[in-house]
Amino acid sequence: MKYAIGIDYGTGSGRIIIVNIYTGEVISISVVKYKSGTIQSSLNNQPIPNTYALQDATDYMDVLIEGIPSALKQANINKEDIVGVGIDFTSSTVVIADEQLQPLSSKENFKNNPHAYVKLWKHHGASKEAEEMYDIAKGHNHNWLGNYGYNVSSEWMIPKVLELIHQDSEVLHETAYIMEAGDWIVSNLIDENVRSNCARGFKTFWNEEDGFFYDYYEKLHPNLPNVIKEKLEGRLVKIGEQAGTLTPKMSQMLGLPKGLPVASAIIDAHSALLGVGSIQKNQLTMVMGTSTCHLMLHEEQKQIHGISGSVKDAIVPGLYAYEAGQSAVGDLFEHVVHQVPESYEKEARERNICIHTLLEEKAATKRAGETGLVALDWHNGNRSILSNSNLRGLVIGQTLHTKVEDIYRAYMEATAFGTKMIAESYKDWGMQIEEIYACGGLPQKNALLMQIYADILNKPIHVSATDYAPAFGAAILGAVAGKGHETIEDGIKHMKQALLKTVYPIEKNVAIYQKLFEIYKELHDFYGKTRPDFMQQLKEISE
Ligand SMILES: Nc1ncnc2c1ncn2[C@@H]1O[C@H](COP(=O)(O)OP(=O)(O)O)[C@@H](O)[C@H]1O
Ligand SMILES: O=C(CO)[C@@H](O)[C@@H](O)COP(=O)(O)O
Repeated sequence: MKYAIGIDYGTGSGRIIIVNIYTGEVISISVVKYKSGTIQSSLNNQPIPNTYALQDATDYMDVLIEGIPSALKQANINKEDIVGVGIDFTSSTVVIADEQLQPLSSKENFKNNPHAYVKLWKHHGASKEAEEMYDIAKGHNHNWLGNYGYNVSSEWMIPKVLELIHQDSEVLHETAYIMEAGDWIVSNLIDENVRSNCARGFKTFWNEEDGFFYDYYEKLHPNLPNVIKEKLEGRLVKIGEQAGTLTPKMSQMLGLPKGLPVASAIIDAHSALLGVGSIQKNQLTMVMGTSTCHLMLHEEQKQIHGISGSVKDAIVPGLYAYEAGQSAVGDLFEHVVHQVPESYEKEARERNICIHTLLEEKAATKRAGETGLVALDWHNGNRSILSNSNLRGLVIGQTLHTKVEDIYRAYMEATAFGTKMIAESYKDWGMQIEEIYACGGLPQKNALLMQIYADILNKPIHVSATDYAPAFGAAILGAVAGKGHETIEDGIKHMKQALLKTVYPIEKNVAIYQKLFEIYKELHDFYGKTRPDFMQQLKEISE
């Protein structure tokens, strides 16, 4: 029997699975929550801007140190039968490290410095840098901005590097490596500075043909080209390739075979397509968790307004991977969970169910449209199709009878309307959507959510049976890196996970939601295009 390990680093935790590479059977699962979670509002009791979202990279190492021995113990297999390990990570989640790959935040003199910590993918401290980059990119003689959906997101790598250059020269001076967190994990495992084409292509202004866009970087800041050359370069390893092998120190620390092959890191949402097996063009895959990513594959590169980017070979060699997204989905539902009355908490405790399930149950008692609400799901900005992290949420139609579950339902509907906007942009630019898949940690947990998506998108939604689609994708890459399978396609054939169900649209709901979508689009265009300054002003007044 042969096995592979997949390690999925999400926003709140790391998930480790050991998988039979011939059957896709999960032998064991280990989940390790990040001890410091996401550091927001304050760091060690010192206030930090509300736009900051930081993490502590030592938590990522704990996932390996605690999670792998636990998964091996549960699996009770001969570890010599493990052929390889793959890692997927949220992105662009940026680690600041020294020559020994130690995170600067772990050093005594930097432990209270926010710029020494990981800038999580949803960190919006670099919005001014992103705006400046967009203005310069618009005027630059190039055509690559179209490959990024004609936008620059503050969630990407280069705005976060510029923020560091602008804000903290001392941290920058002590920094040897600025890395995607997935690359940082792989580089630690093999003790070499390697960089994956996946995150590099989507989150940094780079493509394999031209390399880094140094002529553009020079216009942004005189120091930026050198910072890129000195701190972001590294041996490129493409998706499907082996990055290297486990060092003796790591194999001893983790209890894994010496010289175990390690795959190049992949972005978490992109890895999910491998775990689900949705790698045909005309398939839209929604990877739904804290955020949602909307991914497609195509043999051509099209410049599609409002998506986050398109990169060749980023998921399946030979195909362009396309990504769009929404920065707050599970996070938005969690936001309501924290606002329920004590009576709801009491009821959930007594029934031993989570608040999400209680809210879903209460929200499901109403028919489509009965709340009388329409919301904008922009509580953490709008990633696609407006790419504006200064935008804010909105609910219209509230009355004195509006309940918290009505708001919960309105947000579920709003995230579906936002997905419809993305799907329409894909279709407007030549990407036909014939099938829709849903995976990630959300779809299996909330039946009402998936029915709302089927009704609003007016398409059947194929729901993956596993909560761990990204981890399965990482395991497939680990199996390929370790020659357990010759190609990614072979790995998918043997290891992809089954579907749980297909959710079909309900005709009467489709008609009601089409009316509500017209209102959503009016609100979207007014607050997102005609007067985005309203929400910008509210943000500035609040700071
Ligand atoms: N039953 C549920 N309904 C709606 N959202 C949920 C439910 N259970 C958990 N969530 C949300 O799912 C998100 C976690 O998604 P998951 O995919 O597990 O993690 P990650 O985003 O770290 O990969 C959290 O934001 C949480 O609020
Ligand atoms: O931005 C990307 C992918 O490009 C994701 O890593 C990011 O949205 C976070 O994903 P999760 O919601 O934590 O799974």
